[in-house]
Formats: sequence, structure tokens, C-alpha cells
Amino acid sequence: MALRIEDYALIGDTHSAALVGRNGSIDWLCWPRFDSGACFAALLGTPEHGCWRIAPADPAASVTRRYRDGTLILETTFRTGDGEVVLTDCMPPRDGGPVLLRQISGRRGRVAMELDLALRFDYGRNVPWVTRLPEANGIRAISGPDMVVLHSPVPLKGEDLRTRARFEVAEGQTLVFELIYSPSHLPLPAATAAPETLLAHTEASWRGWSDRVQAAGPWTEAVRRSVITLKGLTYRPTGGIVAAPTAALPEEIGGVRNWDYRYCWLRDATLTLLALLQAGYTEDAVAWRDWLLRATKGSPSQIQIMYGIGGERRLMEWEANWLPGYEGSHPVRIGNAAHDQLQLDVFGELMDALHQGHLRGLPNSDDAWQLQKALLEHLATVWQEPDEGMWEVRDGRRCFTYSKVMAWAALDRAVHGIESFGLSGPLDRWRALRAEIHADVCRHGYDASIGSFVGSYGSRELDASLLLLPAVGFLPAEDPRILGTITAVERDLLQDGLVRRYRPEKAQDGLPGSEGVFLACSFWLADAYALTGRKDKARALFERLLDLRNDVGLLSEEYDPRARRMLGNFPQAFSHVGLVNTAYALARSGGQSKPVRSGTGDGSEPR
Ligand SMILES: OC[C@H]1O[C@H](O[C@H]2O[C@H](CO)[C@@H](O)[C@H](O)[C@H]2O)[C@H](O)[C@@H](O)[C@@H]1O
Repeated sequence: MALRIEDYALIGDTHSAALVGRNGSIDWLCWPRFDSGACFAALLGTPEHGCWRIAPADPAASVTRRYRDGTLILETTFRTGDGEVVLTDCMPPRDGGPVLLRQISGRRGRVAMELDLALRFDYGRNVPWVTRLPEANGIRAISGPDMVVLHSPVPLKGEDLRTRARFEVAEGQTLVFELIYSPSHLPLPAATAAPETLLAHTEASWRGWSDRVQAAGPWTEAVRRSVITLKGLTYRPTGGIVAAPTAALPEEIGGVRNWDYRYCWLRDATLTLLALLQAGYTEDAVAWRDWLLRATKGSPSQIQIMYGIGGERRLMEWEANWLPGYEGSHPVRIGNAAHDQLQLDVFGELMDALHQGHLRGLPNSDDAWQLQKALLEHLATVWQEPDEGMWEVRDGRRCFTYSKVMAWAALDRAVHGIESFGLSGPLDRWRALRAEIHADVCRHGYDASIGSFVGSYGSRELDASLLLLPAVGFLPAEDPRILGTITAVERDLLQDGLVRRYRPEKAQDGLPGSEGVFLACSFWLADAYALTGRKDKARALFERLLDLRNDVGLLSEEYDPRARRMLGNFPQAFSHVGLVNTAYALARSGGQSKPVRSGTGDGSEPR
């Protein structure tokens, strides 16, 4: 059985990523890209679905782990009665094919070790054909288009369709294992001449990047770990950022809410852009913005809510029915049917991302502005339609309040673009439409009898997306309707002080079962406290969220406060983006913070 989600750590090379367990087992790896089939999928099944474990033979070995400072290089230290070894795992920056390095160093005594490698291509389905390399101790595994080569410093033996080894590591000794991927039609990839140099180069490259992080007061280290994680979720060739490197980690143990997150969501765009810009990573923000602009180019009526890392549009959802799922949570879904949904907020998310970038020195090109104008003209014809909303419900469309608010935000950012940056456009018409949408939301999305905005028109149910209304500048934070909404969220959506997205038992979403608290929404509540001058509450909630990170600083999408364990895909960009943005909001504000995401960027003139 796979470990608890929080018992994994991320390694990656900005093309793909792997999850390494505290037990030294790599249980998830998709090669060569984030969205490729997994060759290790034990995370969603059993070791027979693919994994690579290197650990002491003594099952009672104690374990501690950490990242090397400022890097995505993981060090797992095992201590046994016989001594201590450090397992160092990393995926070096690509200079050719994908490589995974595992180095074992003896620190004390002499420790008996085991290696157990099960390569299973296509998400644990295909057992490869394995042959020995001409050189000593290497193997080559081929299955259809895929080839993986292991260069090993110790003798290997084939057993039960797996590759195994037993060896000892003495104090002062270092052994390096190298796993390399290549398309199977290419020549055999050679071992790296000097793996120690490659490790040093990997460390230097991460340090050179992460040392530039902007200070965030007492939370600088937490922010540094989060931006390293976001960088690890970036597909360098295109600048796209995946929501998470995993598929089908459940939002409820044993449940059906198991989604594939190895794609890029427009909704996550603005918050990600702001996080990168605040942290000082302008180049990465530009790469992400350029990805956004390329992905969304085309007929405005065909804009999607999410795309593949290269901008792909068909992300067909299917079920890997040979995988039992994480702790029996099935189906295991690959692909994501949400790509076909209507979610009106994406117009606002895109316009806002570009506008916030512009406010911070990333100007709109004429080409980009023409695209935005075309998207707005399309939005003007569809904004009144019901949609699937931010939470991507699967039981029919409704008029989600947040979707309408973000339609307002799309117009608002366009108006500000004309007013502040001299861009061209039908100013009066867009101002009038902006006012019309604002009035529509205040009329249909607010319920005076409960003193709160509601999740969708005509419903009395709350939705955590409403916490973003002051952040996007829809109304001032002090507006009684906003204060009432925060109170209502506290009343209806808090579980053990953390925020649920909505109550699935009341606000139907088309799926059986329930889910945990949603960590990004919990950061939004902290932001809402800061915006309404309750800095102590904001800080207390933020510190509580920091305490939920695992031992190496990572957050999943959700958390189960009763079972005290992480849920959902891991690590999740949306959660880490929330952490970064809240950290800067708290570090910056002496008292009441300003909505950095408003049309003016400083919280003035909300409408
Ligand atoms: O649980 C419902 C939905 O969950 C996924 O979407 C969530 O993650 C997205 C990426 O971070 C985020 O933008 C979205 O708002 C979240 O609800 C999943 O991909 C959907 O298919 C699913 O319906």
C-alpha cells in the first residue's frame, strides 16, 4: 500500500516530477513529461504497478529527511543499529534526456541495503522486456515507445519480473545509481561521466534561482520552499505550470473524487502570476504569461478553462481500471473532462492576469490586446449564461455568483487598461456593461435575509469563492455585504477552523461522498481577515496553515482535520500560491492590507 500523502516529497527537473516516499520508494514518475504515462504508479496501486525502492534491509530503520537548502534535492537519512546512510534523490536539469540520480552515502558504520526496481510503463500496466547492458551492472527495459536504462554501481539480479540488489554501504563510501529515459528507437543512453558533478550542478542551478526570492518577513523560508515547488511544477519548454504532478489522489479516502491535475488551469493563472511577481521571479512570470497568451489564442468562443502543458486542448478523460486507486479510491481518472466545461470566470481570470502583469511592468502587446478585446466581445454575449463554475460541478449548470463577479472583473480590467494605459476600446460600452454585471450580481447573488452573498443565484448556500470578492475589488472590504459574507462563511463552511469549498451534502455537485477542507480557500479567509483589518486572526490562521505542511514544507490540495492527514493531489500549486500571496500580504501590511489584485492594484476605487 502507498504511504500517507504527506509521507512523500517532490523531486523534478521542470519537465516532469517524481514522488519519493519516506521509505525510500519512488512511487510516482511520469516520463518524459508531466502528462506522460507513469512508469512508477505504485502510488495508485501496489509495488507491482511500478516503483523503485532503495533503503536499509532493516525495516526498523528510523528516517528523517530534508531538502538541501534552496533546492529540490531530497536527502533521506536512515539510521539502523549498524550505522547511518543518506539517500540523495534528484532529477538534474535536462541537457539531453531525462535522468534520475540516487546517491547513497555512508555516514557511520556499515549498513546493509536493498534495491527493488519494478518498471511498469503506461500507468503500471506494461511489464517491459529487460536485458542486461554490455557494461557491468546495467539493465535496459523496453516497452513499445519507451526505454529506461539503469546504470548501477552494484550487481543486479532479475527476480519475479523485478530488478533487485543487496549490498552494503560503509562510512565514507558513496554509490550513485542513474536511471535514464529515452525513446526506445534511439541509441542506448550512456551513463553520466561524472554524476557527482551533475549533482553539484543541479544544486547550484536551484540555489542560483531560489536565492533571489524576495523577503517575506518571518515567512521567507516558507515562501522559498513554495516557489521552489511552483518552479518544480513548471514545464520549462513552454512556461506552463501544472496544478499538481499527480493524478487521482483522492479528495476523500475511498471516494470517487479523483482527478488528474497534470494540466494548466486558467483560473489559477492570476494568483500564480502574482505569487511569482511578488516573489521576484519576473522571468518565470513572463514565461507563464506567454504560455497563457499562446494557449488561449484562437476563436474566442473556443476558449477553454484548462489546457495541456503545451497548450493542448483535447484532454480526454478515461479510467485506468487496472489500478485499484490510492487506498482503494477509484476510479483512477487520467485526462480531465473539465476541459470541455463552460466556466465564465476564466475570462476574468485571464484579463486579470494580464492586467496585474501590466500593472507590475509586463505590458500588453498590441496582439495580446486584440485577443483580449475579441474575448470581451464574446463574453458580452455569454455572461448571463449558467456555467459549471469554479468548482467544476458535474451535475448541470447554474448561475454561479463568482463566475459573474469574474465576468465583471474582465470588463473592469479592460476599462482600467483603457483609462490607465491608453489602450483602445469601446470605453463607454464596456463601462456600461461592467455596471450592468455589477448590479446583476448585487441583485441576484446577494441574499439580504442571510446578509451574505450566496454561491449561485437563487440558492442560500455559501461558497468559499465568495471570499475573493474583496480581493478582486468587486466591493470594498468594509462593505457590510462583504463583512456579512465572511461571517456567513465562518458560520457555514468552517471545519476545525479551516474552510470547505462548499457543503457537498447541500450544494449538489453531481458526485457521491464528501471531501476535506480546501487549503487554498483557507488562505483566502486569512486574506479576507487581513483585508478587513483583523490581522491577528489572519496571522493565526496563516500560521495554522503553515503547520499543516509536511516535514519538507509541502501542501496537498485538501486536508482531513479529523483524520489529520492530507487529501487530494500533491503537491498542489493552488495551495502553495495561496501560501505565497498570503505571506506577502501579511508581511507587507502594518494593519489592514490592501487588495493587491484589484483593478488599480492598490485597492483604490473599488466599484
Ligand atoms: O473537485 C472538483 C474538481 O476538482 C478539480 O479542480 C480543482 O482544481 C483546479 C486546479 O487547481 C482548480 O482550478 C479548480 O477550481 C478546482 O475545483 C478537477 O480538475 C475537476 O475536474 C473537478 O471537477
